[in-house]
Amino acid sequence: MNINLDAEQALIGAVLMNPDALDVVDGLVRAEDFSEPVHVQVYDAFLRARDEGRRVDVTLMQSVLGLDAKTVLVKGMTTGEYIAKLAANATTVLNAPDYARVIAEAANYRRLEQSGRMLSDRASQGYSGGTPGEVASSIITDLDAIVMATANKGSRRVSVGDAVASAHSVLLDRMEHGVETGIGWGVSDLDDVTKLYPGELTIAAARPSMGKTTLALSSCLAAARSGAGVLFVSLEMGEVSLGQRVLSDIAYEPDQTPIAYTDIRDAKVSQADMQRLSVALERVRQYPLIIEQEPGLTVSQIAARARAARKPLMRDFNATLDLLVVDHLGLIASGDRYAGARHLELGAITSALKVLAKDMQIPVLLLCQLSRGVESRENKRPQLSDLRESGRIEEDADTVVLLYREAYYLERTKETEPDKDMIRMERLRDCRNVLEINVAKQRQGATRTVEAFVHMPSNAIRNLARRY
Ligand SMILES: Nc1ncnc2c1ncn2[C@@H]1O[C@H](COP(=O)(O)OP(=O)(O)OP(=O)(O)O)[C@@H](O)[C@H]1O
Repeated sequence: MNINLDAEQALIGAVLMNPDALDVVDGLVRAEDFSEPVHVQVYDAFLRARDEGRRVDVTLMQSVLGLDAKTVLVKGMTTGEYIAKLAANATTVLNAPDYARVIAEAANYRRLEQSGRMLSDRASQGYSGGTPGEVASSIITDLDAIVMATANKGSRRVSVGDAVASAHSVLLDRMEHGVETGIGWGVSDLDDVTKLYPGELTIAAARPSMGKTTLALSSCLAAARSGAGVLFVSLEMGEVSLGQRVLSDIAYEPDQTPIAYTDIRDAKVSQADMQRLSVALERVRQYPLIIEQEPGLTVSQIAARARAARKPLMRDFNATLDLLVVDHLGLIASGDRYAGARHLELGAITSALKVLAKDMQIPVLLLCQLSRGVESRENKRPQLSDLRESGRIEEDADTVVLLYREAYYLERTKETEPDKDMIRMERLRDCRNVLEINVAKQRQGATRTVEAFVHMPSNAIRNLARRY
């Protein structure tokens, strides 16, 4: 049986003796990992009390259980007796992480058992259990959630001497083999401030039409051009639309008339431009960039696609998977677990993508559409706080970039007074091709706003300094 009541009692007892134990085991165990329902209830209440700044103690435990000390609670014991037993079994804070790991591991074994039973039940029901594809896909989703929950988990306790020795060996390795610089965005001004680093989750957030897809796709092309293997998961746009944008971007040259992707879509292309597009097509064929286009993928399915993409990248391009891009968070389908509680679901999605980045040691770039609230402000530049209403996006992200195009708003706000409208038109001329990229959060670096050149009709983003 994958149940370890002793470990559960030891951990809860440790928290009762010293509530700091909750912080020590943070991220190692969740309330739902406990097997005993009373423990689930108590541990959940402990966490909520800690987060709300309330006291975590015996009184809280009694009030949660809604029982007086004489009511029989677990295994014939009253609450009072049970609390005394917990205190007797309590482990010290130092041992708490070991017990937390044991509890989480037992929970994951139980989940595996349950998934196996469900697979066997549904498969034996034949078509009434779902098509073979549906049954397989549901089990993949469950198994993936377990992989995510167990990947790279746990803190390591090391002495400062060991930590410095590790840093020194990384330094020696980098002096010999060069620095791991991460994947660039294709805009060197932005690369100077931040890149897409292996093991990290980067969020690019903006209101619609600001250029999220443009930046992401343009960056994927730049990365693939330099030989990095890329998977672009599009939950929104079909492969033909994406292909039109790619062609337009690759064919973009500052000294030539741009070929808008809408013109490619509408077949409004001259013979000379057809030539340019053929050249672009030949070039892009060599790029190790795979586009996965399917609406309604869950985060587990995205993770499974990322793992599966490694094979064709190696086979067809001799490349590894070096970057995963997901367009966009709001379109990632909900799993069953948090049905109806979207903010919890969004939190689960961003933390799962963060775990995926760590587990596969690749950068993950997630696009995120901000809500209308941004537009109710005088200054419509997005801020980090605009992310807060959507789960734990901000906490999970290692880096957040916020995109803003002033031109988008200027194009839509004609002034009634001629003088004012003149000023608006002048300002629009100056900023028509400017994309502001605000690196608003970066765990390991500076925050700053950079400006990039953007030609929205061609999906092209380049350095502004060169003044295309
Ligand atoms: N020919 C054009 N002229 C002017 N603007 C254009 C043109 N073609 C596209 N755009 C602008 O580019 C936007 C699309 O850019 P992009 O897809 O990168 O935005 P996004 O931030 O990803 O938005 P969404 O969340 O709506 O997908 C259009 O909504 C439009 O504002």
